[in-house]
Amino acid sequence: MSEARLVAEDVHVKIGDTPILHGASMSVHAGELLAVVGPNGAGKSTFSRAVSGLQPMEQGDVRWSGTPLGELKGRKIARLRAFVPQRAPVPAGVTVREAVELGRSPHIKAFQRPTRHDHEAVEHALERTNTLQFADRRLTTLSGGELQRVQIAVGLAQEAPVLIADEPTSHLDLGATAIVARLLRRLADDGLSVILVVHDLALAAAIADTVVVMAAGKTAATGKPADVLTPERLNDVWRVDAQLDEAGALRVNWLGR
Ligand SMILES: Nc1ncnc2c1ncn2[C@@H]1O[C@H](COP(=O)(O)OP(=O)(O)OP(=O)(O)O)[C@@H](O)[C@H]1O
Repeated sequence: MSEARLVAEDVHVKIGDTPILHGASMSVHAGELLAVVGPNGAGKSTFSRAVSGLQPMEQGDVRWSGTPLGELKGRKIARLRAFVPQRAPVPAGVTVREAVELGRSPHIKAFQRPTRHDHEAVEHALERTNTLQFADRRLTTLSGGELQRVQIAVGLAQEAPVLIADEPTSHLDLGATAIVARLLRRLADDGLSVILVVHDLALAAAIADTVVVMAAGKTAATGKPADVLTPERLNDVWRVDAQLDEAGALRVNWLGR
């Protein structure tokens, strides 16, 4: 396999005096879609923010393409990973194209004009996310699904080899969820490394190469969806009677009868 673009080992995070993460690990390679799953409060967002350099760590070894996270400040880390947050701000008056142009800021020096390549990167990000059609509309006029694709476009314009998306489908209907899921899978197939924090286990099982299960601040398991999302683990971690069937669909005994 190619060299890992991200290796995070034994990450510990405290917020105030409260231990939030105590032993979380993951790695991602080129073209890999990795889903981070786990119950509410398991530490998925904190972990994705910590490896991204957005949340201080107590302890842990995080390397981006071999370089320790501590040596990657500002533009350097922004060129290695794009982070699409769960709730990105939606400033009034800003158009889709202007928002996506902001994704280029790690590449544009102060007082420098955007280059032809900067414009091309913005157009390419708009095309890949199928948002070019409303590029001149204001963010505030978009539906939830459209807005989520724009947030991914902002990340893509950054042209980082790893895209981390925290719950990009959490407020979307089934159709919009499928559009985002296919988009993320296509991006990984084209060589991007995608780390997706997600609650929907059926979705994770369908599109991810690798699933990382987090429980109570630790990574409890890592592997292929079918190997990791076993009935025993679904019961241990989520307390549900459920299983992935042979077609990869998640069957849940909702009423526990
Ligand atoms: N700023 C903070 N101050 C105190 N506790 C926090 C803070 N941020 C997160 N936590 C706690 O850390 C734990 C992990 O939170 P985190 O958001 O990482 O979990 P998660 O797995 O992403 O949860 P969810 O699926 O509900 O989004 C939770 O118990 C949360 O309350």
